[in-house]
Amino acid sequence: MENVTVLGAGSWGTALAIVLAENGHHTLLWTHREEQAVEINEHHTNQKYLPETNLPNNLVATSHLEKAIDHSDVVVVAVPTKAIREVCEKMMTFLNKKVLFVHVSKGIEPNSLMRISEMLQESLSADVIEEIVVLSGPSHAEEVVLHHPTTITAASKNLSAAEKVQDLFMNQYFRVYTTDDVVGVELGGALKNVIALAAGISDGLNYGDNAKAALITRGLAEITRLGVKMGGNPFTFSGLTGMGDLIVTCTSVHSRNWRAGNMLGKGMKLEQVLDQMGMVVEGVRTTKAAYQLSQEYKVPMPITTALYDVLFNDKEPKIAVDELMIRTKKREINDLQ
Ligand SMILES: NC(=O)C1=CN([C@@H]2O[C@H](COP(=O)(O)OP(=O)(O)OC[C@H]3O[C@@H](n4cnc5c(N)ncnc54)[C@H](OP(=O)(O)O)[C@@H]3O)[C@@H](O)[C@H]2O)C=CC1
Ligand SMILES: O=C(CO)COP(=O)(O)O
Repeated sequence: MENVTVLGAGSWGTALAIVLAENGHHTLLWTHREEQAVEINEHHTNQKYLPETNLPNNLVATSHLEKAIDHSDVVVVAVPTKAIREVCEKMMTFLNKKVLFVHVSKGIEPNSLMRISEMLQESLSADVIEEIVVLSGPSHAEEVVLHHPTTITAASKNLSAAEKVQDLFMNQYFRVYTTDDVVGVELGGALKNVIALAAGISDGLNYGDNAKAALITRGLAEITRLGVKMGGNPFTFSGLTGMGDLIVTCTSVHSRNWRAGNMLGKGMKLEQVLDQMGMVVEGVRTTKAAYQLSQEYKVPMPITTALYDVLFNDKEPKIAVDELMIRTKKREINDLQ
């Protein structure tokens, strides 16, 4: 059994820490809030993020980052994309060993246009990175903690690092595949949140199932177009971390991105929606990044562009949909290439 550290005690960090603890690993969960560490250690609950769940007794929490990192050579980074650099900067003040970093965040940084593994490489020194592995796929925390069957993919340029992560997490209800397509996996995981926001808007407008199927399918087309141009393997986008995660995020009531979109479609303003969510809605910042990437790579991404206008240029969702429908005529398959 291994020592493993998980950084970030939100829904996903806590659910993954539960998987690891249930697999018998000595798991230490770091939260930046002392009162949350006390709650987890004394009451074995995380009321804010997984209110219905009893945490295993062998799952220990700390609010002391240095102690958390000392505990282990395997560190799972499970904070939202916007917090990654801050947490890395804190770690760099004391890190003096090589660590296998597993990241599970689904975002792209606006302006720098970096994927998470690139952000980790930039904000951590090469001396402290043994390897970076991405763990991504259709996996809502709320279902993982119920032991509902879940499949996910560990991606690393170094397949033996991905296999190590596969062994750490895999169990009867949590099945882990491996791949070396880091670019495809990171892009699929981040960009599906953009389409899920759009699917939520469509449902908020009561546009029904035809419209949602169209958004999922044409959304996958534009994700794949950009992803392949950026170096991802085309097959990755029809796998778990592409189509799989796109389906779950566009259709599940657990999805924060879908729920946020749904409120926007019903007429709420973005700030109100984000206040009400109280949890990270990665797709908002990623829409900005995806729009910038579509310009930089000269890849048409009509759904992303429409959503960008709704979120950042105050366009009415209904008008954005009307404009998507009356674009110039296209051939379906040619347009996928
Ligand atoms: N939830 C899910 O089912 C899944 C989520 N993911 C991805 O995992 C990542 C994390 O998401 P999730 O756990 O759901 O998010 P949540 O909103 O549930 O939790 C975020 C956690 O990060 C903490 N946090 C925020 N900022 C900082 C900071 N600067 N320093 C330290 N901790 C911080 C929050 O603390 P505080 O409570 O103080 O705000 C909270 O504990 C996202 O990228 C998401 O896309 C991936 C797969 C599934
Ligand atoms: O990535 C996820 C499921 O695979 C979680 O999606 P949300 O952030 O929309 O809840």
